[in-house]
Amino acid sequence: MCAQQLVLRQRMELLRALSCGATAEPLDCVLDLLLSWGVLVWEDYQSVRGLAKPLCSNTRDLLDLVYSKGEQACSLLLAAFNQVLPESQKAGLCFGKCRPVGLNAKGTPTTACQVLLSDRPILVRKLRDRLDDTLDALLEAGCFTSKDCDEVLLPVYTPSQKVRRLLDQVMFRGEGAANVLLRYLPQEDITTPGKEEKQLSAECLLYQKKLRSSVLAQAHFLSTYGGTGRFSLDDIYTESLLELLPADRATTALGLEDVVGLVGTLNEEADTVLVSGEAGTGKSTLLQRLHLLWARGVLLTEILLLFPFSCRKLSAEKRALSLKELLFLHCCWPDRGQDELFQFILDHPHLVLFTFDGLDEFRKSFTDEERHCCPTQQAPVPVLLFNLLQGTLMKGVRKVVTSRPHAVSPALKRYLRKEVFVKGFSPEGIACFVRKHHSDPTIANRVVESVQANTALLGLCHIPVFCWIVSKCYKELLGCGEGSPQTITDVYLMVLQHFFQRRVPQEHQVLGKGWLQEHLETVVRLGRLALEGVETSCYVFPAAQMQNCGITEQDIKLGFLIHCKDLSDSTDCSRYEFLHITLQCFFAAIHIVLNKHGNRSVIPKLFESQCRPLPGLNCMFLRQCINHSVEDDTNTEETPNLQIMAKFVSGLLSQRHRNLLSRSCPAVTLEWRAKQVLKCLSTGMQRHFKTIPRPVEGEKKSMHAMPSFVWLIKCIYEMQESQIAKEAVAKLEVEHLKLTYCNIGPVECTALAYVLQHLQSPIGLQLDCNTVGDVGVEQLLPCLHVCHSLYLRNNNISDEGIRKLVEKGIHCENFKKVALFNNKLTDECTKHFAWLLKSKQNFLSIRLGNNNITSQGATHLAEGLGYSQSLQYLGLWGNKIGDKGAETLAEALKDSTTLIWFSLVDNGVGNSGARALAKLVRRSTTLTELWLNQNCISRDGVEHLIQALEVNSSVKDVWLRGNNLSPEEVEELSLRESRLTF
Ligand SMILES: Nc1ncnc2c1ncn2[C@@H]1O[C@H](COP(=O)(O)OP(=O)(O)OP(=O)(O)O)[C@@H](O)[C@H]1O
Repeated sequence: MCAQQLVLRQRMELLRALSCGATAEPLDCVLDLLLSWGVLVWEDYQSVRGLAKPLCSNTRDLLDLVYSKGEQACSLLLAAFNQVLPESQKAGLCFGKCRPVGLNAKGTPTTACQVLLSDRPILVRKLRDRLDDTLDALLEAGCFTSKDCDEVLLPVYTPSQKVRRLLDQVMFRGEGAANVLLRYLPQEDITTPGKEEKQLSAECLLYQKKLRSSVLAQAHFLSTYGGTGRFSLDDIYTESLLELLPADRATTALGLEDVVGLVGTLNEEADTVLVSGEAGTGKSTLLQRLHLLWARGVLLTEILLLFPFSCRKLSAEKRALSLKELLFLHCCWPDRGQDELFQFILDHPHLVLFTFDGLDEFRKSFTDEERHCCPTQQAPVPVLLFNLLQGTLMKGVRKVVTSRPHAVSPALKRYLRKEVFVKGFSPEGIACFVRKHHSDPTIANRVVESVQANTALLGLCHIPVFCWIVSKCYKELLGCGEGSPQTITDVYLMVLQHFFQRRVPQEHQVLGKGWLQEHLETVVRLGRLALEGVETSCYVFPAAQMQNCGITEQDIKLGFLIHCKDLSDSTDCSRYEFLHITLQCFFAAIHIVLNKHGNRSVIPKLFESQCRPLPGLNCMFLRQCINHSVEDDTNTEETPNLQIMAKFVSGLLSQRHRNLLSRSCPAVTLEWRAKQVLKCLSTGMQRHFKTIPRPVEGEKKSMHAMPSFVWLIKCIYEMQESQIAKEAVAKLEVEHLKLTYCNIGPVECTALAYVLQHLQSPIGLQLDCNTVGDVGVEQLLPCLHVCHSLYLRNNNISDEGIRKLVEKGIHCENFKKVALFNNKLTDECTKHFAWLLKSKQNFLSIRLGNNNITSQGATHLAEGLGYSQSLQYLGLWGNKIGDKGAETLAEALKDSTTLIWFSLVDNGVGNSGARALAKLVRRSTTLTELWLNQNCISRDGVEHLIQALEVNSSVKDVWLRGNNLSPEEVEELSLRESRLTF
């Protein structure tokens, strides 16, 4: 069907897609692209967007206008929709085949205003972070007045809308203003496509084409689908949650384009962006998506050449290479004009992007000790890689590197431009992924329901690799009823069973109870290969190594191993890798557990190396397990894969899997190994407890968990024996357990609650700055009865999480304090807190700072406050309570005989709010601190507070910094009342 027909047929859907949300952002993004591709001219844009019309009539005008411009315009319109709409909105829409590749129908821009149009999408992105500075530059040049600036900065606009207003104003002012704006921007930030393309010689263009097509071919399928061709990345890709590190509340939803974009830049001098995330959270897949979209010319359009590298493959490169050889040998060989091409790359670093996937899989740890800056001189690959990342070699080329967090050393952090953390799927993302995976909606619904019914599994499915396994093994999942997976070992045993099941002749249908025993030889062979790989940080296996481990054709056919993907010739048939590295760890763990001739000290050493990483202690000890010589070229860092392996070892040796395994290994051996694991876990925990310092007088006894604490807890969880969990914390005597910045997500919450619920006496559990989310909150509920305080600042929690927390919390006698600063809470959550305050007369502290609570929320909260006879601390800093809300709260609290501390900092409170609060001060006999900084209280409000303080003796401090008072007023008022702090 032609594009014009597609636009016509899908008019309703297209209209809805741009007008259904509350925001005009999607429409504006489509307009930006159409302007930049020359489909719309400036006048068209004004006629569509200029007048204040409802969103749907703007969109209708756009559809009419483009339709009238003919086939090419319509096909670009569809391409723009395809680029702008989120995956969830694309279902059912057809976008035709047009792929705009850096095109501008009008050719090279010749004026500054034309550049503003052709570069509009990039400018919108880039100027978002430097809006204030840009306005200053325009102000200074006399192109803008301060009134113009204020209009651009009106708070009703989103940052992108502000930039668009700025660009529109500059366009109105003409060439002069446009030139100032472009002069102000660093040159590499603006791509003037005509200019770059003119510089690209025929050789370069040919090479770009070849590179694009090989990247496209390689990025088309996901390797976990084993090249079955069942799903292309387009079919299955589901957006994961991304976060800037350190977390930045101002930046909410981060998109793929922001990975390389300016947002979140910490170090302007550095060129390397780190994408970090735990195993299987989707780092490689995200990079693959980036590659695919670049190759199609829909993302990173300013990048002319993108060179993707796999650290796994680079590890295998033993030759010394020059940079030129590295690029051309490992990515794409130029058929001609190599020198000219390489010179172009050297001359235009800002048009080039290198990506390095899986730095944690690189055999050497990052170091900045050896300098190498000559692009033509040969050097060992680690030297090239580390110097590229530092920017010593090819400064200015942008680099994106993915890695698990533990493998990122402080030395590397110094060279990072920014860090983006991949958190995995949201709950909606899980459902979306499952639906993409199953074309039959009935099956998809059953899988989604069964995942949602099992909260432990739901927690696991936030990690895409588990979500993939669960979707793939849906028959096993749906068939296991009550016994559905709880642990990651359960999930991986399920995948094992699934792959063997595929080999069972149809007439037998299901595997017997002894399925593992039946396939033992295969499992042992694969296990040996896997373990050899882990011990040498080797994840790609040449034929010789496979032969050495006795891997047969039949073993390969099972599907756990796949051909290695290679950029230069899409598959390399001589080398294999496991479907996913976590599967390799699983096989390695099986080998350790089942190996009849294994060395007795392997398990203690495996755990010891993770509990107490000592310099020089690495995975070499594993060699004793398989006992043969390997090249001495290992990653000497402690590797997170060992931790994953140890978790599987714990899970496999748990009582619940004993029956399955005892058919393949003598029961006494399993028993003995399980005891070894238990001993290691118990010693590991004791060692942590020993690190707890004695409390200083007046302070609580608290423990800040070391990174391996969470891992130990997860190993205990894998064992699924409550007695073990009980014993593990029997001797833990702390009042406060601190687990801030520990990457605690839903999976970790499940394990923590499983163990901590057995604590003898209540603790304060501090989980600030993690990724707990609503599902994590639900996972924590089993241990809520032993928490007197729960600190969940900065954890992406919404009202729904609070509903569940409160529902359980009102029945927990010990639970008395909650801190939820910086989450996603709205007025809705205050209804739940009101209920908590009504139902629980020993609740002491609620802190809800930096959320989205308005005067409406204050009204709900007030209902509960009126009943509370216990609340001492109420923190609402950084919300939008306003005067009305302050009045309501003050009224509700006026009879409180328990309130000690109250904060309404930065809440838009003015004089009438202050007057109401003064009444509260007048009556209260318990309040000691009132925090009112950063509001808009002026002299009149303060007078009321002073008068109230005259009759109050309990209040020690009223904080009033940053209000509407002149320095003279501040001086005078502080002399009158010393308890006021300005
Ligand atoms: N965004 C996504 N959409 C669809 N599937 C995904 C996505 N992310 C990950 N997956 C699935 O999870 C699997 C594992 O993801 P991936 O290999 O990208 O994780 P990773 O973070 O790179 O893992 P590791 O650190 O262990 O190498 C993928 O092969 C794919 O099946």
